[in-house]
Amino acid sequence: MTSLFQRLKTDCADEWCSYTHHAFVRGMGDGSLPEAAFRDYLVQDYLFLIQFARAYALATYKARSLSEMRAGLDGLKAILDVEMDLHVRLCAKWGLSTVDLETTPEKPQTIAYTRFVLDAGQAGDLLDLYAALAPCMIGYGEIGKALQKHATPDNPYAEWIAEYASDGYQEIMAASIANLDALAVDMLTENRYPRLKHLFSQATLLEADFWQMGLDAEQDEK
Ligand SMILES: Cc1ncc(C[n+]2csc(CCO)c2C)c(N)n1
Repeated sequence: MTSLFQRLKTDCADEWCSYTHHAFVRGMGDGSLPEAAFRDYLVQDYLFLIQFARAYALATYKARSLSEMRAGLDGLKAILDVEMDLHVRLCAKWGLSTVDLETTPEKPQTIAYTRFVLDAGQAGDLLDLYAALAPCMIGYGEIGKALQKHATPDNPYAEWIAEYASDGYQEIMAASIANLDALAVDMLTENRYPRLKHLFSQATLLEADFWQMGLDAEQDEK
């Protein structure tokens, strides 16, 4: 059986490309991304991660078995216990304090993306939720790996790139693909596919909008 993830990615190839090859991503790769754009992205990503933790709490709630509950809980703990600390430390290196992070409001693109994913899970079941979460978990691994091939050590975004290209994150990415594909074996019927494709495509476009938000913020500062 073909992988559900591969099928979604193939069927949403244009959207996937607009996300993984966005100008923001290319700018990180060659180091030309304006620092103000990256700072704006970092703050919004902190707010994004809080909502993504809620999405994994929802996956735990929507689980049908203890093993599915544990998978949801692992995602929640990965964000709360690991990802958040890493993120706050990276923000500090870029001059962003916890006060900055906690007092900045969510931008419309952050709200649009995170609430879309939460609604996909609330209105649907576990497969709907993981289809909406897949672009986020898998796309960053692909982007990290692709950028690392050409990044030089003096690239200002080297730490971000190294994080997502790391063996640790590549394992999380592989586990996300395996989790989605395993759920599909159990839950996917052909009549469900159009809805899953819609969720995946929409989440992918909202990722591209999230990058664009960073670029636009830099323009607004001028
Ligand atoms: C806009 C945006 N999309 C995807 C990720 C990647 N990501 C989302 S949740 C998570 C934690 C996994 O343990 C990671 C790495 C991000 N940070 N920001």
